[in-house]
Amino acid sequence: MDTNESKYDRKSELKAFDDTKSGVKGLVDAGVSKVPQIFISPQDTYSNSTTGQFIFPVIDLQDIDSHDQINRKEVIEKVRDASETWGFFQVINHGVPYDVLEEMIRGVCSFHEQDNDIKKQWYTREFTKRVVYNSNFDLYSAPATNWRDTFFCIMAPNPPSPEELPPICRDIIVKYSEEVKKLGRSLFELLAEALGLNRNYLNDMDCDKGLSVSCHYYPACPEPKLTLGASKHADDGFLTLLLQDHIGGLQVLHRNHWVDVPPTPGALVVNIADLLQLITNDKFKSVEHRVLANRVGPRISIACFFSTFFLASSRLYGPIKELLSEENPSKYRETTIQEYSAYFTAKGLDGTSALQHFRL
Ligand SMILES: O=C(O)CCC(=O)C(=O)O
Ligand SMILES: [Fe+2]
Repeated sequence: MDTNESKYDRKSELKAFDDTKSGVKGLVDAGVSKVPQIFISPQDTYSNSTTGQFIFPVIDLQDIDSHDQINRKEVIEKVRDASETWGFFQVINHGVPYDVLEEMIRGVCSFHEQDNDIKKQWYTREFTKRVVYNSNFDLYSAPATNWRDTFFCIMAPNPPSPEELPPICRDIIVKYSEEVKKLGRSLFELLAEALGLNRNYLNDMDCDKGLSVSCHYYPACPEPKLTLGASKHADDGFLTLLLQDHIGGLQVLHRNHWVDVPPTPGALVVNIADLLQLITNDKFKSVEHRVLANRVGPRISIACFFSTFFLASSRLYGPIKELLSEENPSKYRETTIQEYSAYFTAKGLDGTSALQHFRL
């Protein structure tokens, strides 16, 4: 049992925080100088890597579609290596225009910084809603509350009608999502080839079909050592594409060390998520990561998740048959995306992997 539980009524504090409908930003605006107890997070046992100990992979996607197939083969090899060893890589020259990235970061910042009475109209915990603003999707289940607020929307298939999106960032969210869909498609092609499958294999499995967008706002924190912007977790879905601003704080767990994912202007971070680890029978790794809280802020990041967890479908996903052999038998039972995601969401970011539940 959490030793803090006896000292304070966590549940009613969570409820009081939720009832403000103004998130962590509301606390900071009100001038809190100490991190309230609900946010206090236990320390983990991994150490930070020292500078230069590991080199975070960066992959240049320039010319992957040119006639020069040698370049594409080299890129595929880098994608394979990074997906097997890090579960994470950064892409540059990915085709999403720089001004679209910048405008998306600005748009998300202005959503969170607009008048609270306007912003509140999107505040909800109803999981059936496709456009949602709140703080901590797992507020009532996670062991520690994270120092961040999030605006979330489902953009594919069947995007919301423009009127459902907040006017302040409507156009750029639509534009950015279109770019991410395109890039996602070509990343799944590279990933399929990196698995030795035909180029369309993962897209034909509908890996690229669903897209949801989480627009995070991490306010400056008065006591950053006591809490986290995001607790250690691996991602739900097949693949995540992350845009982060210049502040930094994202770290990936690599060989038992926390390694900083450097904020590189114009780059996008790609990471393998749980369902891709499951269908590749552990060849590609869905790796744990976290976000540190920071004395400076706000930090803005936008995580785009490829998954169709919001669509009812009985389609079963298990390890891809072509990847299995007598020496490499299936490690997972088949599951629907909905079953997987319901388990992930109910568990919350508690530091453990949801994949274990589906292991044979
Ligand atoms: O904000 C970040 O850098 C990471 C966010 C993240 O890990 C997530 O939304 O799953
Ligand atoms: Fe994540």
